[in-house]
Amino acid sequence: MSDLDDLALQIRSRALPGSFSVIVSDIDGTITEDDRSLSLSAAKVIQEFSDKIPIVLASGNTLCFTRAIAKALRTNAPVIAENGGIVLEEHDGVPVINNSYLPEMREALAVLQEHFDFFVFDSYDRQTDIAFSKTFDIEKARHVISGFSNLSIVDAKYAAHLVGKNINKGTALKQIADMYGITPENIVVIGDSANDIEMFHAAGMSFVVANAPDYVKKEADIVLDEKFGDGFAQAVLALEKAGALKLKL
Ligand SMILES: O=C(O)COP(=O)(O)O
Ligand SMILES: [Mg+2]
Repeated sequence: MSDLDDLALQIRSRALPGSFSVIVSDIDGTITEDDRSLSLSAAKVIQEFSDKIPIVLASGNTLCFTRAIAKALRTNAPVIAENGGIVLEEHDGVPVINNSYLPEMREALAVLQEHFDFFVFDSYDRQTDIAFSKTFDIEKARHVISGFSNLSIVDAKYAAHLVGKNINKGTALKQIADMYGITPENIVVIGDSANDIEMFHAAGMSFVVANAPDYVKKEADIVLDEKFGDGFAQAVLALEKAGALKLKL
């Protein structure tokens, strides 16, 4: 039996036929390679499936980056950016932006800057979350800003992010479910890092690519054999094989 057949069997034992009508995928580490270049195997699968099922990209990246990737891949579906702080339902629509914690985040950032040396990424472009280089001990940083009870630091592998309470890819996934008039149980997700854990828990089924750290693997339903974009492609092809996707004719 091929790996794909084996995975399809695992999926079939957990999900009824046609269970999932939306796929939500992380970008970095899931549809990109280790060097952050776009995975050709993931891109091929997205182009093959995007007419048949919405593929929503959910990223810690900025809205313009996430939207550009979605546009270039022709997903023609909503996007989640800045770890759930921004949801864009239609490509040319108005984004829903939750920036309620930004003033506190700026204060916390100033405290971090007093203690550590790091770069702030895309500061001209970010609207709801603050991303910075992982050039210092994140555990120490968490301790330094522990007085900010509404904020936390999440390690998204390629960057660390200051994020607000209850703003994450999981809460954004619920917005996406409402938009489609489905429940989060009808959504299947694929990811690689700690900033994907809330969406793993919110979705009907979750896959983690093989390059993820063990503490992230533990939080997903199914750990893929393949890494990066090959893992993403493996998940989508096995879901199709298992009959678990509700595909448009
Ligand atoms: O912005 C990051 O640090 C990681 O982005 P991702 O959520 O697409 O993996
Ligand atoms: Mg990622």
